[in-house]
Amino acid sequence: MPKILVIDDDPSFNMMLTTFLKRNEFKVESAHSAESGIDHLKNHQVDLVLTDYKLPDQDGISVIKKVKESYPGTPVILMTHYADIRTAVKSIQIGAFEFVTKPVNPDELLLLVKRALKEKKEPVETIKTSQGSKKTKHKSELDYISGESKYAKKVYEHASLVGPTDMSVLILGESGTGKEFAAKLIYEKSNRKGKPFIAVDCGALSDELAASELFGHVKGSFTGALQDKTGQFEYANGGTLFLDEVGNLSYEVQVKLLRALQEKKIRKIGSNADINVDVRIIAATNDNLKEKAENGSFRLDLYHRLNEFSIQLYPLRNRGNDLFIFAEHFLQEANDELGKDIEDFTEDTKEVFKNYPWPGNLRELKNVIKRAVLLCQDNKISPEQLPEEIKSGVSTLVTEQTLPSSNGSTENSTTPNPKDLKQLQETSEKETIEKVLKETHYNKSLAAKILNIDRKTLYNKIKRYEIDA
Ligand SMILES: Nc1ncnc2c1ncn2[C@@H]1O[C@H](COP(=O)(O)OP(=O)(O)OP(=O)(O)O)[C@@H](O)[C@H]1O
Repeated sequence: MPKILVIDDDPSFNMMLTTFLKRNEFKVESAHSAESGIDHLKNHQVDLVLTDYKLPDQDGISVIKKVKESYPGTPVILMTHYADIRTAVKSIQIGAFEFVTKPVNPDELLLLVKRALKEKKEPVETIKTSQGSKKTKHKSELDYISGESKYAKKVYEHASLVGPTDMSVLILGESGTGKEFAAKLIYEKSNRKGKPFIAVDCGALSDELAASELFGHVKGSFTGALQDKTGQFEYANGGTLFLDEVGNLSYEVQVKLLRALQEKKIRKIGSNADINVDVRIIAATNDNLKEKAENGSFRLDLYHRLNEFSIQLYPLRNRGNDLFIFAEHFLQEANDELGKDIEDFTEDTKEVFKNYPWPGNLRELKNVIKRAVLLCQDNKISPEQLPEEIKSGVSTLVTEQTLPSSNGSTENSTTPNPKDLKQLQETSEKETIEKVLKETHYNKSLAAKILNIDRKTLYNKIKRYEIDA
């Protein structure tokens, strides 16, 4: 049973929250000041910390700092009455998982707690193909679907060719096109199979934490580095390190990464000793990294070092019939997971699928199908079980292409219409995203947290609204 520490000096709120969480099958400990909370952590293993911002001795920001320095794997959620953007930005910058504003909505908090605990378990995934547990073994048996399009065949062929070499590979593709899956395929085809496969989401690491996460640190190297930390490079020694969203790394970390790749040596923060590492790097990005390297916002030498071989993944909307091969696969996966036995999709559903542009690619398709399987009471999935935006994806296309205006001509869909709720909503969404991006100095991970959407959704929206980010 996961253990949560609640730090809040308001006794009745603390008790109410504790009771609520206990009723939802969590083990809960409570503390009423920052100091007693931190003391508690010294002697008790805790899976998640929920802390108030305004505490009698210190504020929630210093609690987050202390937890992140000493127990970096423990997620912290900040609860605050003071929903000003600076506190939110600060809390996320120093590593809070999320912040919530008081009064807290119990259902929302519960979802957040579950998400934090889930991500805590899976921030970094290690595949062991040796005699692992069933779960570990299953993960190593990559259920990779190739597809039939010429793009899909090329990706599979290239992954199979580059796999057994030790070349660095850069995987390019929109969000959700299967970059991590392709990285695992390369790993499975390599001589390093059976050694660690470590995935690090560089987009989720703050600048301060990235170097320590990748290379480790020694005790005392910065305020609050209370114990030595092993970095992911060392954990991946002998195996493969997958750096997702590599374009997000700061210049300083890029320098260290380049050294690690060229000299096969790393140095923990605060240490003078080199550690020899033998790590194969597979990196991925949905940025235009080449352009970033050419205009100086990503180191050109590092770009070339990462890009010894590149694999381009194509958007689902360009992959023709692959869409249905994946739909079939995700249907079976969802059936297994949810204990259902849905046989197929109706023809109408297939038509909707065909017409929707799938900006979130395979991930979006997988989620849509899982939801539909859950809702479906029949033996075939019909359009009623699909979210509105998927269905309206079709109607938008129809409107753009065929709706006649009052004078009989085909109306230009980009003409603003003050009565078009969808258009108004989109304009306001675009403006909010632009504002938050500006406020966070275009830190997309942070902006996504503040906007309460995941990073991938933010990337999709930036692309869709053509926001300069
Ligand atoms: N070839 C494949 N066969 C089966 N399932 C796949 C394949 N590729 C991707 N998927 C599924 O699609 C989902 C998205 O894949 P993945 O996480 O690899 O995408 P990504 O491009 O790395 O996404 P992001 O850019 O958001 O990091 C995963 O849940 C995975 O299960």
